[in-house]
Amino acid sequence: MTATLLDGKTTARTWRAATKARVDQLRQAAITPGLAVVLVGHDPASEIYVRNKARQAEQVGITSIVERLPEDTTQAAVLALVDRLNHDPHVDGILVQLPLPVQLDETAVLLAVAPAKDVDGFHPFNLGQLWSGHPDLVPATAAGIMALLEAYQLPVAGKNAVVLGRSLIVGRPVAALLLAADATVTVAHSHTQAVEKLAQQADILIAAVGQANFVTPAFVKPGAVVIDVGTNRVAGHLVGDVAAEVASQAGYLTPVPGGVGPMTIAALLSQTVDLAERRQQRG
Ligand SMILES: NC(=O)C1=CN([C@@H]2O[C@H](COP(=O)(O)OP(=O)(O)OC[C@H]3O[C@@H](n4cnc5c(N)ncnc54)[C@H](OP(=O)(O)O)[C@@H]3O)[C@@H](O)[C@H]2O)C=CC1
Ligand SMILES: Nc1nc(=O)c2c([nH]1)NC[C@@H]1CN(c3ccc(C(=O)N[C@@H](CCC(=O)O)C(=O)O)cc3)C=[N+]21
Repeated sequence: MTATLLDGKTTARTWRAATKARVDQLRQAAITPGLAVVLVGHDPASEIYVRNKARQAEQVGITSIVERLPEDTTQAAVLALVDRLNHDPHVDGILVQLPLPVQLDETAVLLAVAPAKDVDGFHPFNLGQLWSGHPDLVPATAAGIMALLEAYQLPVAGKNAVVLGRSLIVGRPVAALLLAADATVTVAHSHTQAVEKLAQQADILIAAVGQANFVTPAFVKPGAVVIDVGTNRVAGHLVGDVAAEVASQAGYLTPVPGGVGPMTIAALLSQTVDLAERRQQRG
């Protein structure tokens, strides 16, 4: 048996087409959705993301601006930029690429983004909404994963979900959305004991650790849904966190590339348009 691949590339393309139709509607009302991306320094995963995002935003008709700041930027300079974007009427969504360089206070920067423009859902207000069971603006990777499960009509309610990783970007928000969808959720991290045995309980296993080949067949219950979020560069190639041999054991598996990555971008673009539609409704 070999796993059915969950084709994020094709699913994201369909989603982007729906988003483009909404943008076309907005443009008839003279509104162009605007996305501002703040990139400080040169994190390689962020570079891939920013490049793909800018191209795809353009394809659906969203104006995207990338604000690049040097690695040694001060906290005050980042806050000044965020403040300007908060007040720019053409900017619907603001996304600060993570991780930020060490001299910057990530929590303070994310707190400075206006909650109503927080398209990546990292402001404590939006995180509170998410964890209280009322998700509104949610981190794009988590939203993309849920949309992929839905596109393949994979049931979540009542399933055991194990999330490997507890970062703000992936692990925590995907755990919250799975919980909101009535899965029984366990979150593992670097202090977790016997992580293999825990992962074997999963009907849905989310790998967001950031280590190539972390998930071996010993982690996977036969037939499980395995979502590989990892984006690791190994000898110039992009690989996930899931070892190739898992394909013969899982029921469903996301490829890397072509799985979660494109869905993340499609989710971000869709949420940007959500915000532009709110701008239209405010008049
Ligand atoms: N495709 C996409 O759209 C996206 C892909 N990514 C990729 O996903 C991966 C994860 O990203 P991100 O969440 O930002 O990474 P982080 O490095 O922020 O988080 C990694 C998490 O893995 C946990 N971890 C480390 N070792 C173990 C272990 N032995 N068992 C269980 N958990 C462990 C860490 O635990 P602890 O908290 O204790 O340190 C941490 O919570 C990266 O490869 C990244 O590039 C990220 C965002 C989007
Ligand atoms: N505030 C913030 N939000 C994020 O969501 C965020 C971030 N910071 N920092 C960096 C990580 C990384 N990330 C990726 C998104 C898409 C691809 C992606 O498009 N991947 C393609 C790769 C295609 C190629 O090879 O170029 C794929 O998997 O098919 C990759 C990585 C989002 N992140």
